[in-house]
Amino acid sequence: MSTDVQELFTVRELGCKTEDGTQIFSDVELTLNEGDIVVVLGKSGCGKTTFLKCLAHLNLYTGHIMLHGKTPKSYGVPIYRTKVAYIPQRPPLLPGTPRDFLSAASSFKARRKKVNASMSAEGSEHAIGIASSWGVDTQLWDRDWSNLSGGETQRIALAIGVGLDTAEVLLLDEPTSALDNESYVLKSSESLLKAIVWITHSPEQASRVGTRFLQFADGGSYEESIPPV
Ligand SMILES: Nc1ncnc2c1ncn2[C@@H]1O[C@H](COP(=O)(O)OP(=O)(O)OP(=O)(O)O)[C@@H](O)[C@H]1O
Repeated sequence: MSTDVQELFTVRELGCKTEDGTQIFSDVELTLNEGDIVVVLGKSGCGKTTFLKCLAHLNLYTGHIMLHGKTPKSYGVPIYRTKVAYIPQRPPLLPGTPRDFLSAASSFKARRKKVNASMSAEGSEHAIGIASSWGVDTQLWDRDWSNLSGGETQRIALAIGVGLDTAEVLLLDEPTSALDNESYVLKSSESLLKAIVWITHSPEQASRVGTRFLQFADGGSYEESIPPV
């Protein structure tokens, strides 16, 4: 069926197995609309992190994932991953400091978009400014990733995604409750960001931040119409 309005992000018949062939989940369906904050809920081990990694094209899967009606491969997977950005639960095993990463990401974007050095520096300043408005001390940009707390890492990773204005869909894996307030900033920011998929184990956090609720259970998923209590 063809539609005039192109959907932001669609997931159809998504399935994923472990390396030994055990099915983790199958037939997962999701359509993201602009403004959605979809909270993903379910028991430990049901496949929530794996689901987010599939969405970011970091895991093998069966089925279809489309951003604006196009597959990840048609964007080129590295570019797709800047548009559908996964923010992990634990600090990433990245070498160096957040500032090194920001410089690399910013010059990658500059080359791709053919923007000049001063616009690229503006993006970096924007990221540092956003993080600072979330209480991240500017000194932390020069500390190794491995020496940052989980919350600091997540705020900095988010600020890079929003500041460089590349992410359209953010995939947050169990952000600390300290990030609740940032979700409102993200919703109201004038960035490219259009939707968030957010894993949490906390019903309270889910109710505070979510606009939709996707429950994983029994190897599949279903959408709840009301927040968990
Ligand atoms: N690389 C892997 N190899 C084998 N099994 C894996 C791998 N990654 C995940 N699994 C298994 O897949 C299942 C889903 O894991 P996943 O981390 O997605 O669950 P989760 O719902 O996010 O769990 P939690 O809430 O505890 O973080 C688990 O049984 C896990 O042991």
